[in-house]
Amino acid sequence: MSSLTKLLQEKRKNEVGAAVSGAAPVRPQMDNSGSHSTTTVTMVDSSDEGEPGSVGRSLEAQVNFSSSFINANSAHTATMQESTGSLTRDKPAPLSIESPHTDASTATTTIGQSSPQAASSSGGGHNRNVPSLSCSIPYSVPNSNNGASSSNTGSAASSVSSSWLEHSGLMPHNVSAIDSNVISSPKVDAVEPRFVITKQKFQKSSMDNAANAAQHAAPNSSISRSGSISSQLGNLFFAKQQKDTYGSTPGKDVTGPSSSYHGSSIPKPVRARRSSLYNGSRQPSGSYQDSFIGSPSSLHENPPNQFIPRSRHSSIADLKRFFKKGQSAGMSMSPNTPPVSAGGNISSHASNTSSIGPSSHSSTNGDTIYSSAHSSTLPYSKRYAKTGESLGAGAGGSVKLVRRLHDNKVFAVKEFRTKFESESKRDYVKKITSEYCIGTTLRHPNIIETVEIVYDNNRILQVMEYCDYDLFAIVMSNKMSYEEISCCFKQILIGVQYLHSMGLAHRDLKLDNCVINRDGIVKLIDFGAAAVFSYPFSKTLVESSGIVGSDPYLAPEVCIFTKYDPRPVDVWSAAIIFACMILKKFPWKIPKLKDNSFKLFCSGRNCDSLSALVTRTPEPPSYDKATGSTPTPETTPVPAAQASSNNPADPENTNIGPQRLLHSLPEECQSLIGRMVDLAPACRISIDQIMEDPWIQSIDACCVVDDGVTAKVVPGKTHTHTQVDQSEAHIAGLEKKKKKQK
Ligand SMILES: Nc1ncnc2c1ncn2[C@@H]1O[C@H](COP(=O)(O)OP(=O)(O)OP(=O)(O)O)[C@@H](O)[C@H]1O
Repeated sequence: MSSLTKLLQEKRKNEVGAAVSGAAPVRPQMDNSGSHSTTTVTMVDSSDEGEPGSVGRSLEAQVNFSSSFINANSAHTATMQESTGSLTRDKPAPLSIESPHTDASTATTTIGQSSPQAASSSGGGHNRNVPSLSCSIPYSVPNSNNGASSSNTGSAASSVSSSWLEHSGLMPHNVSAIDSNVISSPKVDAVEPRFVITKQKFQKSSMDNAANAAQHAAPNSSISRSGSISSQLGNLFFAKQQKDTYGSTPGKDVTGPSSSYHGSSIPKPVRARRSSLYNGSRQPSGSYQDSFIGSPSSLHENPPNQFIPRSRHSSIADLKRFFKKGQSAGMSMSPNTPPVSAGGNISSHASNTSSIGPSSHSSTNGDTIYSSAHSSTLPYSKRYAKTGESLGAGAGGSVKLVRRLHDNKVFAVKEFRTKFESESKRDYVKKITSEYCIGTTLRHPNIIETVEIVYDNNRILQVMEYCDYDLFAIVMSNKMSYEEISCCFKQILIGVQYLHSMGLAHRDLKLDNCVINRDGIVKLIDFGAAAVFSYPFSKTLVESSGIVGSDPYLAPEVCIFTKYDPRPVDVWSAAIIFACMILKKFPWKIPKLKDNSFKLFCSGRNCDSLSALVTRTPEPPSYDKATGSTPTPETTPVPAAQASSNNPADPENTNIGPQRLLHSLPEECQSLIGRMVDLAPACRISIDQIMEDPWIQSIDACCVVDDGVTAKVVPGKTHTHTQVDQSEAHIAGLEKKKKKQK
């Protein structure tokens, strides 16, 4: 047992006092004041103790987060084991992952053909104040060749060819089986007019940006379509185009390679590849990193489907030049922020950047690449002081605390990691560019704000607003009330809804990637794995590819298919976050059948094949109308052929099927969470539908009200937010403490 676990146990002993009861479902209970409630917690998979693949056991052994949770809840385990009796008795017949088709080659085609257009899942009215670019794209059936992913026509066969479908009857060897080499880029038959860059278009774009900049006083006012991430990527591209196509700015470096992009061409979508940096120990092959206290590290691949200009000169210097071009073209990188002022660093350096490169003085002395505020002429090192405190580190870099000298305000600074030797320069630049674009584009109270991006001493630094706590640390404190959990969950969902409305999916939602400030406002961080799924004015879904994310939060389709719609993936991960907050443990280690907990969750559905479950498509709308009910995993009928299954549904048995997870959650949220963890992504509830759910609407969440001039926090009335000591408020602090105690 880790010392951290011991510590938490001790803490818990002090705090909890009486042991919580056994297998009964968790119910929120009002305390005396009537304003706060406590939540009792039940083990989901206590019956797995001792079984291979058991989440409880494996997490106990390998994941500190869960081991503490499991230990903290061990009393329930015993109770539950007794009350449920023999574990083997409840065990269903093994679930296979057979292809619905006996021949793999035909399976590919048939699945594509037989997957009807995912119809109504994202429909419905959207009375939201953010424009929805994506709501009209129905959730897609992975690898289907349907209209939703028409741009990918022709790619489905190759997508599936190396998937588990070939291994009829076998477990999905997802890591090795999904050979990213066969993933084909979306086929582009003709250049859409929106990609054709004319001088007029560019000038209009510049003017639009200037107009947007002028309106920056209302950062959270309605977000125009041109403010979408994709549009911003386009702006960057425009900026680059401008430079390359129309000649260099006078006085600027002209040594860069001449453009390979011409007005009529579009940047070729970068072929999805598993970045070498994440290949090794971070593969989701079941191995957890003992050394990492947090949730398993992300498996970031470069967002494969972003139309980021392919860098032909991929060094840091060139990246910088790339950024500078955008600025030198007089374009703000963000629609709601002003271009760096004339007195700002960019301009001041722009005048003497005849040699831009890591070795040049001007480029290594705190250049501001982007700033959301009026920039100072002083270099970064003269404006910020290091505090030495580390907040966390991961695949993308390390995050530290700094203090702004002129007002003593504290910020979090992410220093992007340097390029790994094994990593191609292109991959590296792509990753940084992606985070940069996203960081400078998104504006929402539930998304971390990027204050500036600086190039300093050959490092790229992202200065962000600082939030006092990681949600992970707060959950670890074991002090969260049910209302507080619900508030955090709703805020996460609002953040996700905003992202999706911008045509962007996060793809690495987890507790560690949610931070929370002292006012109880939750913010999503770490866009290193984010992917664009929709471009402005396009109803074409851009599928994502690659195993990206963190094992316990991964949606099953990510481990199964080479291409998938990233929106339902975010929805799934958000549900796992909620389950973790309630249960204080992961429901399973990884969503693969080799994980017994996940296997039991997939069982009891009148179906013997995971492939049939995952490729299920929504019932025709008339079904819902006729029954007047909302389909849930339990109520969704299975094909007649599956009626005589070895895994019959048994709603009474809380050890198998969706109820395995759901019965441990408060009753009011079971239906929604069930729809969020629908095994079939095409049937999974969309974020817009989630926001219309009565339970979600009833949650009293803290929020920020922005009248265009000032932003005011409106706290929830039913709860307060847990605050923990700063020494254990962040992942780095927890790690440090753990090491000290060893
Ligand atoms: N703005 C912030 N305020 C407070 N803490 C932060 C902030 N940004 C990051 N952190 C802390 O730093 C940690 C690492 O940040 P981030 O996830 O961006 O890095 P990463 O290298 O991409 O990590 P990962 O491997 O999980 O993807 C976070 O888990 C969080 O603890």
